[in-house]
Amino acid sequence: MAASSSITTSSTTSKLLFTSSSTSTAARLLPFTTTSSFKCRAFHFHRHRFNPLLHVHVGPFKNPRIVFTHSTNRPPSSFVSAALATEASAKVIDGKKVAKEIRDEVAAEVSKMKEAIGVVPGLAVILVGDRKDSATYVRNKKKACEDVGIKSFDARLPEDSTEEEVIKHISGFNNDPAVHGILVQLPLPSHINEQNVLNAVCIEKDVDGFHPLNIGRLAMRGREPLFVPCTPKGCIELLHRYGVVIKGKRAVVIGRSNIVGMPAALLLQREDATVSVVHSRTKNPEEFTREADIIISAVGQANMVKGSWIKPGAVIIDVGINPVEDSKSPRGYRLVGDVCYDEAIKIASAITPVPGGVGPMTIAMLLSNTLTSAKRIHNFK
Ligand SMILES: Nc1nc(=O)c2c([nH]1)NC[C@@H]1CN(c3ccc(C(=O)N[C@@H](CCC(=O)O)C(=O)O)cc3)C=[N+]21
Repeated sequence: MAASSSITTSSTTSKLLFTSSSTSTAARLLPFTTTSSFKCRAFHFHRHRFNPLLHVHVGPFKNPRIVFTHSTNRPPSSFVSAALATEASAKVIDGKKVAKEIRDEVAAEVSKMKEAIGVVPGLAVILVGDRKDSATYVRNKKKACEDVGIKSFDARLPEDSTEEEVIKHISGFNNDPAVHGILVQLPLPSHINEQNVLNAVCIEKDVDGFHPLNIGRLAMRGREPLFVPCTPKGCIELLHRYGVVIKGKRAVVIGRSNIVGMPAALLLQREDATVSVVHSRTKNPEEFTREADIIISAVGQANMVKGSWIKPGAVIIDVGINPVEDSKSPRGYRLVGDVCYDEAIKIASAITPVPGGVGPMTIAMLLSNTLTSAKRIHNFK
């Protein structure tokens, strides 16, 4: 059967080398929410249309088990043959495909709104400096907006801009009725105080969900954030759409960044998981990770999580996007996750690939948050 239930301990006491700043990998984060009422408002359209045929059950099984929950009790035949043919292989969670579905749903809602009340949602992106990776992300976001009919606004400021100049642009967008979402591309140049800048975004337009008031509400029971950070929201959305049960499960989040790890842990807890957060000062992180039914890794260390860290049948969401040298690739590098994919796929019951996993979901969630914002501001249901 798939996972050998004996887990080797060996070679994997590697040190955790987390980067605590929000650079590189941390680089992919945006918000979504989990409490049922928020979720309903933001995403009711997907939840209705998506009818997962199978539930990947995680939990106390020795071996991964996939249980079909289709009403006829018959699994879709293509899936069944795939499952039989590749016993030792986890289901690949296709973030690219799900992100496309979400973008299509957003596009349909955007055109409905335009037709009904003549309002087009608008997203403003502020980019300070000329980091190549940031410029790429901003370009991709702009393109994604255009594809779904969201109007995009750009402010590109020079590397040596002052904090005041950045905040002046934010105020302009705060006061612009055509703008419903404001995203400040992170990381900012080091001379600029990130806190002051993020605090300046009005919370009604904080589609990244990074404003302390939105994070504070996310952390409190019975409160609802206006927006949930996009990357963690994308992780939870993938679990939902693949029918992964979260309630009552043990979840481990690896990494505690403000943009991914911390909000991901809060979201899992709101979904009734029992959550541990493993970080750079955790002793024996693999011991915690090995207990987890669900692992979300957001560290930025290529292949850090080995097969021996993984409980057979666990579901793995890999947020890391790490470049590693590869002379065979035209770019000279390729992207890998935090999790050693080749090992994990033999042990987990489901896993997100890198690329094509969480990354595309981040952008889809940003578009969805922007639509939600425009609807809320214009009281459009
Ligand atoms: N305020 C703010 N919000 C952000 O959401 C934010 C940010 N700052 N700073 C930078 C990071 C980075 N980020 C990514 C989004 C999508 C992919 C993505 O789609 N990646 C593709 C790979 C693309 C490739 O091949 O290069 C994938 O994983 O399949 C990656 C990274 C959002 N970020």
